[in-house]
Amino acid sequence: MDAVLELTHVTRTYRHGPHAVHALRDLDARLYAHSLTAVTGPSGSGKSTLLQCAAGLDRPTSGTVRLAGREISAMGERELTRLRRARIGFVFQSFNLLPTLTAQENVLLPLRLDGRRRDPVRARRMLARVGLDGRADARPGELSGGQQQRVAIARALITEPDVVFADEPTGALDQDTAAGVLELLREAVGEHGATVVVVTHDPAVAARADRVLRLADGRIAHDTVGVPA
Ligand SMILES: Nc1ncnc2c1ncn2[C@@H]1O[C@H](COP(=O)(O)OP(=O)(O)OP(=O)(O)O)[C@@H](O)[C@H]1O
Repeated sequence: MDAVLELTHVTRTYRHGPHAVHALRDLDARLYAHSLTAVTGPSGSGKSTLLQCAAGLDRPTSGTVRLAGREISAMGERELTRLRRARIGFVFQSFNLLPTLTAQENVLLPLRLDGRRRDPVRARRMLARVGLDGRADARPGELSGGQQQRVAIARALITEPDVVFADEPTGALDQDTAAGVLELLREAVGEHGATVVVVTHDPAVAARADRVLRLADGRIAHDTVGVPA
C-alpha cells in the first residue's frame, strides 16, 4: 500500500542567533489511508512542528514531505495553498471558526475558498452528521465549545480531504464531549478512508488511535500499532 503521507529524513531547525533548536531530527514516517494516528510526547518534543511540516504550513530545513504522492516540501506557495484547500482538513484546539459567520457558512468556507459550489444542502447534511441539525444558523458565540468543535469538524470534512490534521482537538473539551469529537474523527476514517493525524496530550485519544507515534526530542521514540477499543 502506498503511504498517503511520507516524511523522509525530515529535520527542522530553528535558529536563534548563534543557537539552534532542533525541533525535528532526521524523522521518517509513513502514514496510510484508513487510519487514525495519534502523535504524543512531552511538551517541546516536536509534535506541532511535525504537524506543521506534514501539512505544508512549515517547511523542513532538510528532508522531504510527500502528500498523496506529491512532494509538498518542494512546492511553491500558490500550489501548496491549492493542494491544502483541496486535500487537507484542519481541526484546532481553539476551533478557529469565523465569529461573524453562521455554522453553515463556516462549514461552507473551504468550498468557497477552493472555488467549488457552495451547496447548503450538503452543509446541512454535514452538520446533521455531527449532531447539529437545527443549529445551522447559529453563530459560534451561541454554541458551546463541544458544538463549536463539531462545526469545525464538519468544516474540515466537507471537502472529503485525504488527510485531516487535528492539533489538540479535544484540549478545550470535557471528557464526554471529547469522546464524541474523537468518534467523529474515527468516522472520517471509517467512511471516507481518510488519513487522520491527531496531535494530543490526551491518553484517551491515544487509546482510540490505530497507531501512536510518541516523539521525544524531535525523533520518534515509539511507534505503536494500537487496537482501538
Ligand atoms: N517558531 C519557532 N521558533 C523557534 N523555535 C520554535 C518554533 N516553534 C517551535 N520551536 C521550538 O521547537 C521545539 C519543538 O516545538 P513544538 O511546538 O513542535 O513542540 P510540541 O511537542 O508541539 O510542544 P507542546 O506540547 O508544548 O505544544 C521546541 O523547543 C520549541 O521551542
